[in-house]
Amino acid sequence: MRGYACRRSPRKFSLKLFSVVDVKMAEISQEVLQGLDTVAQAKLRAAYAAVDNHVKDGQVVGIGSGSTVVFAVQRLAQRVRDENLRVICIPTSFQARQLILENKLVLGDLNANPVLDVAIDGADEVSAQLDCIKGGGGCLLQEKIVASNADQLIIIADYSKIADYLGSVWKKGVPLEVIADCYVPIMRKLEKMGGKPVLRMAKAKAGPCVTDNGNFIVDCDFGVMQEPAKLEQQLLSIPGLVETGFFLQMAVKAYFGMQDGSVKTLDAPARQ
Ligand SMILES: O=C[C@H](O)[C@H](O)[C@H](O)COP(=O)(O)O
Repeated sequence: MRGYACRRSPRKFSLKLFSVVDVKMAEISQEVLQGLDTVAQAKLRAAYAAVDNHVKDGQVVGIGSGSTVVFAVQRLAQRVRDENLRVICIPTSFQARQLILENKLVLGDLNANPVLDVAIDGADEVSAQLDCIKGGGGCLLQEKIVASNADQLIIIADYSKIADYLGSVWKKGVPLEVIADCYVPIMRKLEKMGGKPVLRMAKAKAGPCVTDNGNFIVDCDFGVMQEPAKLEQQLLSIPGLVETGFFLQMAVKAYFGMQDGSVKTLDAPARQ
């Protein structure tokens, strides 16, 4: 077994690590929550809290991808209307671009707006160290580029994403964006590293899932990972492997919507 992996049973995540955020629940009307199941309501509450606490007038804001971000854009659009906020939105995917346009927000791009005040994005798994796995929706490359140009990356997620170590609750493997022409040799290398790679297939199209950048996604299970940084370095040294779904030491804060309707936050530990 490689040094980065640990297949012991994962410990439960300690909620003592969290500090409770007082979300003004009165502002979330029953009309908005109507028809949403418990998980979707948790996503919505986390998204609303993050937008309320981190977006200010005049900012350039990175818009992540996935189902939780839909609620963040909804809240941002509401605040732009109600408070006349001037905000430029930088998308992390085609989905994000559509959300920005559909909600009549101002669409920017990284070349016109290279410095972002904040990026708000979802995650597939968040560890106690605030390291994340992302890319369950195939959008990891642009998400990482946008996040790396933001002063702050804020993660929004429901309670099911919380884990002590990466790989404890997200069992689909680490999403890896790869050049289509060499996915087979890359998968062979991943197997030699001790991983279990699977080429992600499209759902409503024959053949593999093709990313917004024209690449393939390989999901690679490495078990529970105690040292993801070491593993990521090895992965990035494989030619043709464009980017990993590890977002390590990037986020400064995560908002988690909980089952009981509360929102809890996790701050990043002190980093060197
Ligand atoms: O590729 C997708 C992104 O990384 C998403 O942010 C991530 O999969 C979380 O998505 P959701 O908010 O739908 O759980």
